[in-house]
Amino acid sequence: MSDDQSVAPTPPAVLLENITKRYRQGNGWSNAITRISLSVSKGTIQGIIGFSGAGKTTLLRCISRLELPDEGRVLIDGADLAHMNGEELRSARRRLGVVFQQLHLLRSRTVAENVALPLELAELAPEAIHERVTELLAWFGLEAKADQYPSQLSGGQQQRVAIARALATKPAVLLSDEPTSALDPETTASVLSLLRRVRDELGVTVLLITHELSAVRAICDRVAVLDQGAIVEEGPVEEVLLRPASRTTQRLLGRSFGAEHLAAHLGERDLHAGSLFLELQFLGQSGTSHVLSGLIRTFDVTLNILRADIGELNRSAYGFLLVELGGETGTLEQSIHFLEAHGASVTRIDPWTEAEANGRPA
Ligand SMILES: Nc1ncnc2c1ncn2[C@@H]1O[C@H](COP(=O)(O)OP(=O)(O)OP(=O)(O)O)[C@@H](O)[C@H]1O
Repeated sequence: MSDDQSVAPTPPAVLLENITKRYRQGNGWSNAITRISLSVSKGTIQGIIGFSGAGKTTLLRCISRLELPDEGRVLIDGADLAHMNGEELRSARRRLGVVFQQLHLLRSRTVAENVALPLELAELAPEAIHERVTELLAWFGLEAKADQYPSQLSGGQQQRVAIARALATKPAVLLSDEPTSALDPETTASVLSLLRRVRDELGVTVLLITHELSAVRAICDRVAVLDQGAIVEEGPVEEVLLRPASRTTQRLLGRSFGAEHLAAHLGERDLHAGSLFLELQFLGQSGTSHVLSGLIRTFDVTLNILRADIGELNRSAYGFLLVELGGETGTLEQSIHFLEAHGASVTRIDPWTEAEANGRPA
């Protein structure tokens, strides 16, 4: 076999090419989404995040072909559903499992019967349906609930049934709309880890549509930030959340601590002439609190933490802090070196001039 034999590239699991969708508004038209392009590789957990009204639902409806975009193409696993009809469309649609925010579980059907529904619609033989439903209920830990009705289940269990049903036809892609919005923190964590298992163990590509940053941070590999119907930022979660380039992402992160906000936050307080305001970000091994306690042990500085967000980012330790550091200019300079040497990414914020500059004090 020759070395230069080229292998045909596998198509992305989801490819959105310049999608625009307009709705009638009054006498005119208004764009709900505008020229959205996104390529999601197989096996990725892709987050799509945005505030209310950003266009998330419209995008979901276009991807799942509940709506046809006015412009652009949607390819699922290489197939363009827009030009398909009848059996061809039904069969292509089975490549995409969708869990809507409202779940749409049928109240008059048991858990097992709900999970069986897509298989009945696909006209599988009763034995094959029984076998697949049994397999799914076992995988999702729902065996004991097989004969119960949705109303007898908790929110987290209902979410699991909806995901199991969406995966009944073995789709390549799972589209999950706000899977955790009505759940308590513990149930949220279990639903998110279930979605991760779906990707890890079943190899399904997951598109997670949400307005909750914590969900993106917990399981997504990449994230697209949607604002006013357009993608304003897209990339690996670590990059986008640690170095947000757009105002929207900064607002989602609750970091509208531009200089302006910081000045408002500090109010009339008598500011130290020798104070520095720093945004610190840590990712990976470095324990944030260890680094900070090391800093005040090593240098003659005062540290005032104005804001802290410490947790996990896609299984890595992560910390974001806004701090006020007080001391002599030379010591502050050394302190920034110390923080950077211990893995912090440091951004200086100047609340007086409203100028933000990266790195050391001027
Ligand atoms: N059927 C429709 N007719 C007219 N306008 C619509 C329709 N659906 C959505 N829109 C408009 O499109 C824009 C995007 O709405 P969309 O529901 O997609 O946002 P969203 O991010 O899902 O918001 P939410 O999180 O509140 O559901 C909004 O301005 C909305 O008013």
